[in-house]
Amino acid sequence: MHLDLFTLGVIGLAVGATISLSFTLLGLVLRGLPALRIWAAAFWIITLAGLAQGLDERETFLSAIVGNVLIAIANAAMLMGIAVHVRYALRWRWPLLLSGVFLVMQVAFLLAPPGQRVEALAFGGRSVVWDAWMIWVLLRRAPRDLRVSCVFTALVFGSDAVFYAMRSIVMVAPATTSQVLLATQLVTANYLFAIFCTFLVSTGFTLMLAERLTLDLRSMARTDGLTGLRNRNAVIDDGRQAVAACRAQGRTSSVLLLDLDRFKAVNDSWGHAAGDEVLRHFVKIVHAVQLPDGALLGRYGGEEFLLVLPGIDAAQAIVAAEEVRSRLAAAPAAHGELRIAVTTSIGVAGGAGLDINSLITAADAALYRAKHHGRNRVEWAGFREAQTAAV
Ligand SMILES: Nc1nc2c(ncn2[C@@H]2O[C@H](COP(=O)(O)OP(=O)(O)OP(=O)(O)O)[C@@H](O)[C@H]2O)c(=O)[nH]1
Repeated sequence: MHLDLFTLGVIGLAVGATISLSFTLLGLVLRGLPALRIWAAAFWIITLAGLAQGLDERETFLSAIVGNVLIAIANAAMLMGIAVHVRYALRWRWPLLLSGVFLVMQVAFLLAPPGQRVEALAFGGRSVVWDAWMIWVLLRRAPRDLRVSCVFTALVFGSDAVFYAMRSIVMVAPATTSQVLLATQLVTANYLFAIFCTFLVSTGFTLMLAERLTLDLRSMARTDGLTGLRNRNAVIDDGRQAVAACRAQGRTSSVLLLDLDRFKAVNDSWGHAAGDEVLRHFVKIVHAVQLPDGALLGRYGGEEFLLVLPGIDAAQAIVAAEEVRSRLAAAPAAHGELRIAVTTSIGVAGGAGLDINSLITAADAALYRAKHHGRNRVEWAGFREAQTAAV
């Protein structure tokens, strides 16, 4: 099949419209992903740009100005979509400023054509600048957890930059300017590469969305919605690993089970919203205490919290527990005008050679004693108690 420019233009238009439509439909299904909407808009704009340039092969106003302005806006939108996606605070004004610079250059070229070489260099340089900016955001500003998809997308923009840099070099070479056939082949290669690259960019963006969704879902599955702490499974899982690592080095670890006292009465007297506020207040109090490095706090149950202190012995853990207890007793929770006094009972267990389950069981027994002995107090599991829990 002979690939004339008209055929290539139609294929490019079909591919662009299909990708734009699929991103738009994806945006209708996957709500809450602003980058997806921005990318969908970018693909529509770039498809329109291809149409404008395809309709105007003689490079007059429609192709030179409208087409190039649309390409610049699409590049700016892709860049902003990437920044939004990786949560890098980039302001619209910078990409739009760069688009404005390219527009001025394009108008100048239309009014006073600078010759094929300068135009080729400017065209290639423009693509390389956008690509470099996107690669920088993808590789330097993306969180580690999004690395796979961001590296893939950066590689796609990297190949785009290499293609346009090489295209510019070939275009300015004296051999090219004198050979009509080679120049035509370059235009064909440009079309094919642009189609291929648009497809790969859309694949990269799709991977980025999939990686972001997976990451968010994983994080939600591990997080307690009310307090933002690790939930029960997450704190036990992370605690298990941290305690096992200390155990392997023969180091001791401790856990604290902290339970708010007479919390049901708070709900009954002031309502559930006040109870929620008290729970958040309690978390703030624990965070205000200078906890040892590696401390892991999680919500163990309704008004019960688990604090794992890897590498920390029982004596140090009791000091931390006492500080939490006394700070909370001295600082009532605020709920509107209300000041709600609240206390906590804490069970502490520590020891080398114990796994997380044994430590929690021993701390639970100590917590039971703290409740039984009047609440608002710290009790610890003796060595024998902790050893018994381990059996
Ligand atoms: N507001 C609010 N209340 C909760 C939440 N989760 C559990 N609760 C409440 O916490 C209360 C726990 O009550 P109990 O188990 O009787 O314990 P308590 O009243 O603190 O008594 P002691 O532990 O014996 O001092 C129940 O009323 C639960 O409804 C929550 O997320 N928000």
